Amino acid sequence: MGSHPHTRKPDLPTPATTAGREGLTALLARPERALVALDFDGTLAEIVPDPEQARAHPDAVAALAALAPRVASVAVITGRPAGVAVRYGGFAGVDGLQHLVVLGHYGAERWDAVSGTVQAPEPPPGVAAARAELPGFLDALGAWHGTWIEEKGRAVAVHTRRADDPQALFDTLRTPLAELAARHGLITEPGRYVVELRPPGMDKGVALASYVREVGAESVLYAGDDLGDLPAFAAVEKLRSDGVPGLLVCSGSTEVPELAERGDLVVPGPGGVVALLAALAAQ
Ligand SMILES: O=P(O)(O)OC[C@H]1O[C@H](O[C@H]2O[C@H](CO)[C@@H](O)[C@H](O)[C@H]2O)[C@H](O)[C@@H](O)[C@@H]1O
Repeated sequence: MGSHPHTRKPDLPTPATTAGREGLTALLARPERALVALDFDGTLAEIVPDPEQARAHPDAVAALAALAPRVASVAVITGRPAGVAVRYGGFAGVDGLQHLVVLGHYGAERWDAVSGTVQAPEPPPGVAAARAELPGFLDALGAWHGTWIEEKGRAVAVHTRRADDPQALFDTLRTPLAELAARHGLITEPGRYVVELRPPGMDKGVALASYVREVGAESVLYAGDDLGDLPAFAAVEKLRSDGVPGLLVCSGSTEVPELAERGDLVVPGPGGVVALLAALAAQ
């Protein structure tokens, strides 16, 4: 018997790995025990030249709102300050997202939809000191032209996407910025044509593993696109080795091939991630 065209569920893609297929099966078998965690830039939002213009994919909020009531929890885990991700994502006050959690600054900050507030520790003094040095530092390297400094509160980021040769400038800056960060008790977080100087002690893997425990999730889906998502990928791999099934989704791009190599499922950018979320909700 053929299904009616208006009731046919969208097809779910098949993960390329056995572990990924087990993760998806577990999620579909007991969605009410599953955690769905997602990165923001490059995963829920298309990459754009100006970081201040990044916004969630037009269908992202609807897909998340359809899925969230059917699973244990949906969380966004991002390098952005939590409040910025909430604003750029349009996540506040959405029917269906009453329990959304946004873990910002790689898990150092937390916004939850229930309270509508951000919990954020004070930035360590090294951030302001490194920020103050940056203009002269970049000038001395001949790298002032083409870079853009993003003020992030708990961190400061140097972007090269708008340079004539973003990759060359990124490569030039990476080591000197790591030295500058170290002098101020900070670490660097390299990303898509960006080097961030931020406090140590937290990453998306720590944030994800801790949130899995908090929720008591029995399966987890994590989707990301960038190097900063690799610790979360590693956390899912560790959970799998501990018996918690997981599915790793790579929001594919030509800029970060490392993620595609580690993902169970590679989808075509934020549009593909949103289609996957919608298909999961429809199941
Ligand atoms: O953890 P994420 O949510 O992926 O955030 C990582 C960084 O994303 C932002 O930069 C990236 O997106 C920009 C807007 O599309 C793009 O212009 C830039 O080249 C990308 O690197 C953000 O600006 C950073 O603060 C985040 O740490």
